[in-house]
Amino acid sequence: MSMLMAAKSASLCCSNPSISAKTERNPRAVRSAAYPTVRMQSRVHRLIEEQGAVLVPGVYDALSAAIVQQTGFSAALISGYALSAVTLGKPDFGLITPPEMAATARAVCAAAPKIPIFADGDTGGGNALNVQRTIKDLIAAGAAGCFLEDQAWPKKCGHMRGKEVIPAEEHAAKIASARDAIGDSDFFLIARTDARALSAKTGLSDAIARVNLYMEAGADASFVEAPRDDDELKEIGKRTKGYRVCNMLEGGRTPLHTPDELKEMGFHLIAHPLTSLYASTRALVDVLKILKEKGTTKDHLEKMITFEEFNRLVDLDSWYELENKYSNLRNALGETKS
Ligand SMILES: C[C@@](O)(CC(=O)O)C(=O)O
Ligand SMILES: [Mg+2]
Repeated sequence: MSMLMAAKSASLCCSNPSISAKTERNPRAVRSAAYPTVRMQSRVHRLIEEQGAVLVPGVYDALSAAIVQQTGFSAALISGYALSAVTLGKPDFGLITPPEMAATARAVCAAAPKIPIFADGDTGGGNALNVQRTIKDLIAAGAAGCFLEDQAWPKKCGHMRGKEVIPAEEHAAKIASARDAIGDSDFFLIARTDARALSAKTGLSDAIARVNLYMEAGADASFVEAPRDDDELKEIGKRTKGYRVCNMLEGGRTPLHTPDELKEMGFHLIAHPLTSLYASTRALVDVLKILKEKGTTKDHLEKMITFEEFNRLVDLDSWYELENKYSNLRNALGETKS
């Protein structure tokens, strides 16, 4: 039985009347039978409702996440591109695995506990079954949501050439499977398509049709990767369902805009996945060049954070307080013993 036929028969035996009505109207719908009609509002839903458009910088480890939180952002995303760069020193070419992303999510969520953290789920690690493990691992790590994209494995960064996508129905089934894995958890599911890149002529309309199908399958938001100009951004804002993600990747295919401009075009989550990575890499390249050339940094200290600033960033004082607390306790216990 084809995926589409299976989806049709699943919709026919669906016990929820409002879901059945919807799927009968749209025979391509592949919404899972376990997908409730009224879903719990997640942290991310509430944030979007409060702010209209949420600016979401990329992070790649605990320190970058702590800096994003301390700077006052209200959400962050763990970029797969950046994780591949900092973990392996390699490009975003499908080299990072879901367990590596989940382990990073655990460290990032612990370092920035006050803000919701999105993880880059890439393709979900395989088929609809692999997706369930990936989603459950991210939820257990404390992530507030993730992207799941329809690229064929091994995937590439959405702004690189040479991408391929899996059939739309197959990805829709993966989205339905992710929704089942989420259950009642506070987790926001973003369905991404990379289909825009596949055809100059029909790429945009194919991408729009794909994300609309993924929304029917149970995603909370859609993400058309790498639109090429403002007309395409506006078209996506008008013709796609639900909340929308816009990816502001410096040097990528999409023109850069402010959150207000993108809100006006219909977007709700404004990702800046590589700003932190590119900025820290720029800083490293520049200061290490100086150190190599001059053998010292003594005339270039302004290129670095100071010892005091850094210690404040990692809250060194609180560690001295803890150290004191337990050494005082140890001393007090020693005194009562003698
Ligand atoms: C957002 C992204 O997936 C990059 C991309 O493919 O556009 C990331 O990994 O940061
Ligand atoms: Mg990615």
